[in-house]
Amino acid sequence: MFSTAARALASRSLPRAPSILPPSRSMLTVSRLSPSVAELTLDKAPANTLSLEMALAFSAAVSEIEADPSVTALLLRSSSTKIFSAGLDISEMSGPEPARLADFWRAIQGTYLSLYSSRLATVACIEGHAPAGGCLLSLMADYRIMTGGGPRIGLNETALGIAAPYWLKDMFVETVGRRNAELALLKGTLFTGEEALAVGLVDEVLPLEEVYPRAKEEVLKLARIPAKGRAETKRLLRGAAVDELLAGREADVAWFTEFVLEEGTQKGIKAYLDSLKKK
Ligand SMILES: CCCCC/C=C\C/C=C\CC/C=C/CC(=O)SCCNC(=O)CCNC(=O)[C@H](O)C(C)(C)COP(=O)(O)OP(=O)(O)OC[C@H]1O[C@@H](n2cnc3c(N)ncnc32)[C@H](O)[C@@H]1OP(=O)(O)O
Repeated sequence: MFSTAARALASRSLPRAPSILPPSRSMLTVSRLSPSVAELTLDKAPANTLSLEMALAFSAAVSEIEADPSVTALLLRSSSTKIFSAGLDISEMSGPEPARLADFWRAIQGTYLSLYSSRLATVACIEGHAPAGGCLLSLMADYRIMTGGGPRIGLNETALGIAAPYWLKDMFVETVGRRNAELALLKGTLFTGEEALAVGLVDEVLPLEEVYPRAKEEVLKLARIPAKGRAETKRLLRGAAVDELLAGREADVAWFTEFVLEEGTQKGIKAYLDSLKKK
């Protein structure tokens, strides 16, 4: 955890409108791999998309796991071996009610603030596709293990006619380096596991049947690293990025909502949603 003050600030900014449903836990499961290691499984068929409720449930689950002092590490995975997460739920952005759209973006920011700033050692087990917001979820982890061959990972926003928010772009740049990031972001590249490994977007690539066993092995190993030193090191590495979003959270909400509500953007979103449904 970064600091009590930063956490309090983060939670104060979370949506409080009465229209927001309480986080549903049916989209996620939390279990224990060992007394000190939790496993968080995304379980929202068909594509683990991040709707408002899913994003709130995700942050709430991470916060709950963090609140247990006996837990030192977390494995993030999907119940589907085909799709880790297909990213933001595009239907949230199609013909949206403006207040819900703003709450949706605050909740997406909240997923980032909860996991990227986590005191826990975190491993993402990426067995299936992880485009855009799916890549975001995996980038927040400390270590990524992905299936080779079929699934794709990356930030494809540009190819969809949109841009990744600055805090997601920054996390990507931090991970793959400036030049690799420019090349990939400007084209909206989705990488195979092998390509992702070559640019440093993932740390290991394995055949599907080996990904989860290896991810478990790694998270159990990371759980043994002294917790205090690791948490402070993460704060030193990531604190400034997290603080920047905390300070500019509402400006980021305004950027997102204005962009999404524009007529041209709405036409693009509807066409993309229809193309996904017609597949
Ligand atoms: C132009 C749209 C952008 C809108 C944003 C606008 C402005 C925002 C400004 C800044 C924010 C920038 C941040 C954006 C981050 C994002 O995450 S945007 C979302 C990007 N995600 C994608 O492009 C992935 C789309 N999905 C796929 O490519 C494929 O589904 C897949 C992951 C490769 C898996 O393929 P597969 O064949 O196995 O499955 P299906 O395609 O049949 O999907 C199953 C089912 O799920 C529905 N679905 C898939 N993805 C989404 C999604 N992101 N949102 C909503 N619904 C999704 C799909 O329609 C199928 O539904 P069904 O037909 O009813 O079964």
